[in-house]
Amino acid sequence: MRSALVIGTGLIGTSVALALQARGVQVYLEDHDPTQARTAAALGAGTAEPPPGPVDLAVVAVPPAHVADTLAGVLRRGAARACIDVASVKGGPRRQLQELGCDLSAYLGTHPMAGRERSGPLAATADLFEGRPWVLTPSPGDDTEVLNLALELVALCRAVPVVMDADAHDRAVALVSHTPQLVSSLVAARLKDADETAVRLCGQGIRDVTRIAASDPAMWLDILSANPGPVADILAEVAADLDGTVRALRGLESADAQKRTGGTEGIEDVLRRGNAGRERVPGKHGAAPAAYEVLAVHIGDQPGELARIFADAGRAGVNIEDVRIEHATGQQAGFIQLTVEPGAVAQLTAELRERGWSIRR
Ligand SMILES: NC(=O)c1ccc[n+]([C@@H]2O[C@H](COP(=O)([O-])OP(=O)(O)OC[C@H]3O[C@@H](n4cnc5c(N)ncnc54)[C@H](O)[C@@H]3O)[C@@H](O)[C@H]2O)c1
Ligand SMILES: O=C(O)C(=O)C[C@]1(C(=O)O)C=C[C@@H](O)C=C1
Repeated sequence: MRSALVIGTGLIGTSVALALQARGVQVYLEDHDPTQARTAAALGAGTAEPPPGPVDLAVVAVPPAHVADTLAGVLRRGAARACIDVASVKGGPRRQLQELGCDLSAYLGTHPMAGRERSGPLAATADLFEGRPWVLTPSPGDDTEVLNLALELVALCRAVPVVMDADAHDRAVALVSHTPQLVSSLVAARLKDADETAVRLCGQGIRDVTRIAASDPAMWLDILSANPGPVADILAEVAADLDGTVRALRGLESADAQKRTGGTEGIEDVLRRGNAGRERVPGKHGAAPAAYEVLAVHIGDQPGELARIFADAGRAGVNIEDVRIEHATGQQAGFIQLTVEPGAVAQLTAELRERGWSIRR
């Protein structure tokens, strides 16, 4: 692939453009808000000038409600040899394009399973898609060249291609993305009018559960409007679980020993099913979940601390598999949680202690 046109230079479009540009593809940037395209260009994602002729691949990265119209425009003006979208829902855009009477032979619906709770080009990163699944939803009779260009894009973004039927995709993301977004919002919504004395106690647990509650409501309204049935089906199952959990908790409050036993069993069942579900979440690069260990190191909230600890871990010859920062409430400090192979824990602990780091196990 030599050239690409990215339409919609927000978080996802600019991240794609940065990855392509870094791998030698000439990227043209277009957005209905020219400031967004200029910002993306200033970040090194390509040029905000229009392409001189048809590009190899057009990537439509606009909000779901505008995907079909934008794609129809690209297909009609013959702006590219192949055209994909990256919207979080897949059944709707294809059906809308059919209704618009478009020739879909140059089109393929895709969805990268990577994102952030922030929007716009300034939140974009070239490595956003590395190791993440990127769903492709080809239909029988699709042009192989279009599929190959989409696969090349996925490879250039260092993502992992997953081929799925569009409606099966929409049911799957209802479970793993759309319902979790709503559940996160519902938990965070309890904090809106909560007493300050309670909010002040927020620890890592609620931060983990509510990170995505900071997402853009307009974007999510679009996504959920395009997939309401499958999400409602799963949320109804969650609601039934919630009813059962409330009954179990009421049982635990009861003076009746039998009800308390029933309550204990009910709560234990929820927690154990949660453990079992969590164990199924794939690990790094889509591999089977790995058994890593976490080393929590006390770290000051000041310039250079992260660079220093990563350099010290590097000197110990230890690969950091994942990293998370636990910020202490009301202090200029916190804990950095370094996820490493179990066999590396002893060496990393010794090395870091020798260099003056304080470790919590
Ligand atoms: N945010 C995520 O985590 C995520 C992950 C995967 C896929 N997606 C999908 O990617 C797409 C873009 O999401 P985002 O998070 O980058 O949003 P964003 O708000 O960061 O960016 C969207 C951009 O599209 C532009 N735009 C809107 N309407 C347009 C139009 N008609 N023509 C041209 N430009 C237009 C906006 O000005 C904005 O710059 C959506 O379809 C979304 O479902 C999002
Ligand atoms: O990590 C996040 O912030 C996301 O919300 C990313 C996430 C997801 O649910 O995994 C959100 C919506 C997209 O369609 C794809 C990815």
